[in-house]
Amino acid sequence: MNASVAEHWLPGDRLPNVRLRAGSGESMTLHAEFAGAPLWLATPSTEVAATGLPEPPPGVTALCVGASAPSGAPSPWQSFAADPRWCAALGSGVLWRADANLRLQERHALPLSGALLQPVAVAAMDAMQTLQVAPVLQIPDVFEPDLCAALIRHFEVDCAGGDVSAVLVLEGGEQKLQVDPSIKQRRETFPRDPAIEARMHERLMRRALPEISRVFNFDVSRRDPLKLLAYPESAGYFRPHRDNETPDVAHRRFALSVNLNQGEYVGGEFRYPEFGPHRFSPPTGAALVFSCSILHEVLPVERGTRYAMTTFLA
Ligand SMILES: O=C(O)CCC(=O)C(=O)O
Ligand SMILES: [Fe+2]
Repeated sequence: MNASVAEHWLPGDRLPNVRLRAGSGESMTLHAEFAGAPLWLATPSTEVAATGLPEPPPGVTALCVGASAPSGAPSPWQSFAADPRWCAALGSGVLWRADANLRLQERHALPLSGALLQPVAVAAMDAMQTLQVAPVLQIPDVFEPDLCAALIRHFEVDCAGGDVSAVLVLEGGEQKLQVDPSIKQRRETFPRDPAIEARMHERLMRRALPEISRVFNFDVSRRDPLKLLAYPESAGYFRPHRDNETPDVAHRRFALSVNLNQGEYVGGEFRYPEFGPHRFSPPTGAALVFSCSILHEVLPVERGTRYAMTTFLA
């Protein structure tokens, strides 16, 4: 079933992805660059209208778009040229508010007649309310406490604390592994003991896969190698990213992560910026499973070391 392409977008529609080109020639895509924070999107019909754009609240990304990059928008507005049909569907002379998942919320004619308030506030937790929450699955007790402790020992002793985690970068047409603290900082290793690996595999097969099949209606047929991770105090984090964005990992469907020592560190929670500010820190031995397509991050570890085991399923 194909979703039909709307000529005009309405509140509730998720903004389709588009390539954005800055006046400097720099180019990026809307979803890759700007998902995860609330957005103001303006299409001023004249340069004068662009100079009068209102100041966005802190934490809101403000983009001024047109078939050619509009000039005159005051800082912190960023101006981009985008596909003319995409711009036309927004309408001319308007300011859209979109949420952190790039879902359109409200359309206002420019110039604004009144001040726009802060982005739609996240409701306080109330036992009777359904809160907007990231589509993640938490499965308790996938690994027993003694297996978690054995994995930490294996990581620190048999695997000598692992290696600094690197990312794959393209340099002169060649793929290279490179440490990049602007993306992540942690240590990692593949397990070196076939017996311990077999025990993890068995636990995933009997406890995680049936739940994934039931909840997501997805039957796992392969997985990436299991990887042990350590996020040290003041030096462990993984900035917002998706897990299936480059051709070598495009096959991945779900990420699975098991916390090995929850409660022994502060920080290091998962957050899904497209789906609100909530933090996820499943108990020791529990698995957190989520689609590789959604933006996620591991917040900085402030005290202690967070240990985890992760893999990707397809
Ligand atoms: O820290 C983890 O458990 C997994 C972090 C993550 O998002 C990844 O490795 O892609
Ligand atoms: Fe990830």
